[in-house]
Amino acid sequence: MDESLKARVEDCIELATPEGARVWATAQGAHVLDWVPAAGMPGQLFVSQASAFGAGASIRGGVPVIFPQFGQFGELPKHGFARRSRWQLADRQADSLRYELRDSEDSRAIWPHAFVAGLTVQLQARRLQVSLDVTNTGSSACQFTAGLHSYLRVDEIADAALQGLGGRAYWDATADLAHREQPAGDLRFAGELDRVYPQVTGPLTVTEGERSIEITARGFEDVVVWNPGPIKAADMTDMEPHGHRRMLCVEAAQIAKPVSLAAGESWRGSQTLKVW
Ligand SMILES: O=P(O)(O)OC[C@H]1O[C@@H](O)[C@H](O)[C@@H](O)[C@@H]1O
Repeated sequence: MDESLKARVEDCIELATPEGARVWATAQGAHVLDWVPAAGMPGQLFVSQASAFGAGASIRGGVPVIFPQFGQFGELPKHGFARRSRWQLADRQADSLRYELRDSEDSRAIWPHAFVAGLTVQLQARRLQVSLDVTNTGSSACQFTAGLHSYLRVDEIADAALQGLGGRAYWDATADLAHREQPAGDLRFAGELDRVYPQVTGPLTVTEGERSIEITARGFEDVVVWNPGPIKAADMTDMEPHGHRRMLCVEAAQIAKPVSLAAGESWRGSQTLKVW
């Protein structure tokens, strides 16, 4: 991870494996900041140089945790409150860590439910798994949508392709969620793209030249693919100049069918990134 960015993150934790895989995370948002799959490889996640990192900030890059509302699918602030909240470090091992977030007066003021959420990071050689679990600790049912909003680093978005979504139905978030179908073949990027693909099974792969990264999800049924394109990116105060060219969000999400938890029930979803 870029040293100048690391220096701006107050409580940056680094995990490392003997093979030289490394991951960095912070309790602000239970946020994974960057991931190096093996010694000598570059970081695989994008973090904007213009991002804020302090208390209350939503970090522009890495893996924002989206809970208990994805985007504007509901009345809560966009993408919920988890990404702006300070989580507690609950466990730390050589190759894994876990943050937890519990309901508070502030959270209950906008989402009246008791919960414990956990964000677990597991690092292996060439593989990173990020998992979100939620337990309803209250006495009545709750419903939520959620996601792991991963910003994958690319060198040039115009050279990147996403495989695995050809022929699938999607909701176009740049056109009032119009229902459309993607043609067969790879997805390529030229300008703004913002899509929800409901019910995706099977792995996705982002390729760019010789590089490829495989993305699989468990528990999360939907996938969101997002790049703001040059015009929206220029309007984002926390996006570095031309930052949209260096990122592609492939997000594991649960949107189309919100999760319903009876009192005491739990749910878990994970996203795994893998390189060769
Ligand atoms: O700027 P934010 O709140 O981090 O959201 C970023 C993007 O997140 C994506 O998940 C959404 O599909 C986009 O519509 C949204 O613009």
